[in-house]
Amino acid sequence: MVSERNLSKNVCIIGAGPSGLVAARELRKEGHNVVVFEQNHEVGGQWLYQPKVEHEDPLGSSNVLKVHSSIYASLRLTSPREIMGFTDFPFVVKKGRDPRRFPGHKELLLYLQDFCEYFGLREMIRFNTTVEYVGMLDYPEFGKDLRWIVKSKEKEAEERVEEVFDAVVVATGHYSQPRLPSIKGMDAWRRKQMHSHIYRVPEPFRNEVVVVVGNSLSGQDIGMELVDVAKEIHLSAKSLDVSEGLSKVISKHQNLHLHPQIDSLHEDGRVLFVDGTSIVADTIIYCTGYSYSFPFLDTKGMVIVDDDRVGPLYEHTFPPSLAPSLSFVGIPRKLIGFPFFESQAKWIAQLLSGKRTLPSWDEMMQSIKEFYRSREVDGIPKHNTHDLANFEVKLSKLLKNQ
Ligand SMILES: Cc1cc2nc3c(=O)[nH]c(=O)nc-3n(C[C@H](O)[C@H](O)[C@H](O)COP(=O)(O)OP(=O)(O)OC[C@H]3O[C@@H](n4cnc5c(N)ncnc54)[C@H](O)[C@@H]3O)c2cc1C
Repeated sequence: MVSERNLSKNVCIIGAGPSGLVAARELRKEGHNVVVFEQNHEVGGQWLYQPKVEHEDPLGSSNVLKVHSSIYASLRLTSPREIMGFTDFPFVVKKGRDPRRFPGHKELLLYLQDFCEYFGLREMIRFNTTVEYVGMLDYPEFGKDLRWIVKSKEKEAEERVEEVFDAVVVATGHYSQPRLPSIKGMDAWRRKQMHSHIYRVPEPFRNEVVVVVGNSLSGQDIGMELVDVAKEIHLSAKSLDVSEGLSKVISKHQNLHLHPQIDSLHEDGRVLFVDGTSIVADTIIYCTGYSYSFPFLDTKGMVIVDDDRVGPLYEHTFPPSLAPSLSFVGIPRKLIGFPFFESQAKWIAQLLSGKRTLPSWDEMMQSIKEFYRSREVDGIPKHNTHDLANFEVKLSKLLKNQ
């Protein structure tokens, strides 16, 4: 018989954003001892708006980011509040707060803070503490439980603290490390270039000629709000076949222009597009997305990031060779997030307590290979491996069947 003691694990969760918070709640509910490390002074992750970015590396090329959040001041949720909240803690309208169905970003931060207070999660969180290293205590040996060394540093402390945990849950998000295109002349271009990671408000671009690269949600949002302050906005998109909404906005504003991709940048400030047209710009804002990055994680090559594919990961959650003691919450992109994070958290908690079991290593690897193959057949590039829009997520089915 397995003793009570064995069922409860010492678990380190990295990150107190939506994924880390729900993981903390589920793991504690299951009887585990949990410590959450959060580099910021407050919970919320991306939703903790950080207005001060002036000392940031504008292209975010360095691996060391000071600002985690990429949220800009005007951002409103793209999904309605009814489908955003955790399953047992709905994101309802509260008196005196933003009542909109697609509220502003601050409302989601308040919701996460309410969640935290309601379930008493703060006592588990070590704020202002960055995890700098996670590595295996012993290389995985058959029949031996894997444990993890976690090295962290509190902001004001001089020394790093080293601790050992039975399991590590990585919940560090993936909208902070800018992904940049490679454009001829980019290094030599002397005017302002920045990634949308540090875009906050339109005012600094008053009377400028701005090129916005990328036609994603942020590219469109930023382009549209610059219309009222910038002299000209040139939106450069992979395809000129844009949404009806954007076409309407372009036709209404004489200073908003649509272009194909950039061919090259020139020292005199010229931006040449692939159709041969060019303009002279003051600033280029790259709204070109983000890369997965786990600078603290040393798995001896058992989990790697290859062209934005984090893997191998069974159901985007467990690396088969290190499961269940290492797991990831929140890796999938473009799906209704919070309830999915919650299912992942429940699954991890129950696997660690031995209530559930995983398939064999061979079966998990087989499932991962089949998933990769099906994506290839559908023509989805490797860097979109974790984009689960329109893809049937099997996790809830998996949980029900076990
Ligand atoms: C512009 C923008 C708009 C978005 N709009 C929506 C939307 O409308 N709807 C939606 O569902 N999602 C949206 N998202 C996605 C958003 O990222 C998720 O909603 C959610 O925040 C992901 O939660 P998470 O906890 O996985 O990651 P995050 O929210 O990124 O939280 C990760 C946490 O980990 C901490 N951390 C990171 N590294 C370390 C470390 N080494 N040590 C200690 N702590 C660390 C960070 O400080 C942070 O608090 C948007 C994202 C962006 C950038």
